[in-house]
Amino acid sequence: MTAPLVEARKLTRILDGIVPVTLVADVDLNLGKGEFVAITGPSGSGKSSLLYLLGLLDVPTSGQVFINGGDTTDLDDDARAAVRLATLGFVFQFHFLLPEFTLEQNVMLPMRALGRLPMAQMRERARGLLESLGLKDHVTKRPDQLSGGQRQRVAVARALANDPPLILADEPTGSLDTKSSEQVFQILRDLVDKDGRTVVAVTHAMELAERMDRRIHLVDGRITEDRQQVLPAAAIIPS
Ligand SMILES: Nc1ncnc2c1ncn2[C@@H]1O[C@H](COP(=O)(O)OP(=O)(O)OP(=O)(O)O)[C@@H](O)[C@H]1O
Repeated sequence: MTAPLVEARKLTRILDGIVPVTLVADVDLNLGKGEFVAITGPSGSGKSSLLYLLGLLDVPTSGQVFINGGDTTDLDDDARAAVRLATLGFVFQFHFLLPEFTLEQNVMLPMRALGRLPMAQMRERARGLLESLGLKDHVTKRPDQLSGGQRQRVAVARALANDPPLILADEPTGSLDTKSSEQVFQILRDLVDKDGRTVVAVTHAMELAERMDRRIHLVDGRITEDRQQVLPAAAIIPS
């Protein structure tokens, strides 16, 4: 049997301090290929903390994260960064694009960090991604020349730069108007349905969470509900 794309075992993150704060407690979780997963829960329930642990942006106090069956527990910072670059794409609530760079230069950044393609191919791929996200006419613009929704689409293009199987998104529509929010949601939906990627998104927007295939609910850093809402496309066997 193939290993899940991501597996968390007894994942726990406690912040040290005079009064230690438990951000994530004893989380067991498997994420497979082609899943579209919402992480929901009240403010402060540990949703972002869990996402950062799954995305190797933070280190657990105890427990393990396996990516493609490989234990990441003992990896040093460089090795963790290498796994992140090749396997994961991140989209945050705020786009974090570099203002002095053009859109295509922003999208090329993760490719340059991975260093697998010659420059001309990086540029071609960046343009292709921007074009596929409806930004064909903007590739040489800078982020401040775009709307909020357009900037978030650039952030999605950047997350896809190295063709990762997994996209982790923290409130990806949280700062967008309704129309842009729906566009970004549809883009994420297509990444699952058309490309077979796995998308995990933290969201407060219940109307979006309800349209995702699986919902994981957190309270006080613990999973209180893990519910399949729709079978993932990859699990439907054609007749
Ligand atoms: N660096 C930190 N120092 C102190 N407390 C922190 C830190 N990071 C997170 N916390 C606390 O840990 C808890 C979990 O935070 P986290 O951001 O993961 O929750 P969340 O569910 O994503 O919240 P929100 O929905 O408000 O974004 C919160 O109570 C938060 O205040």
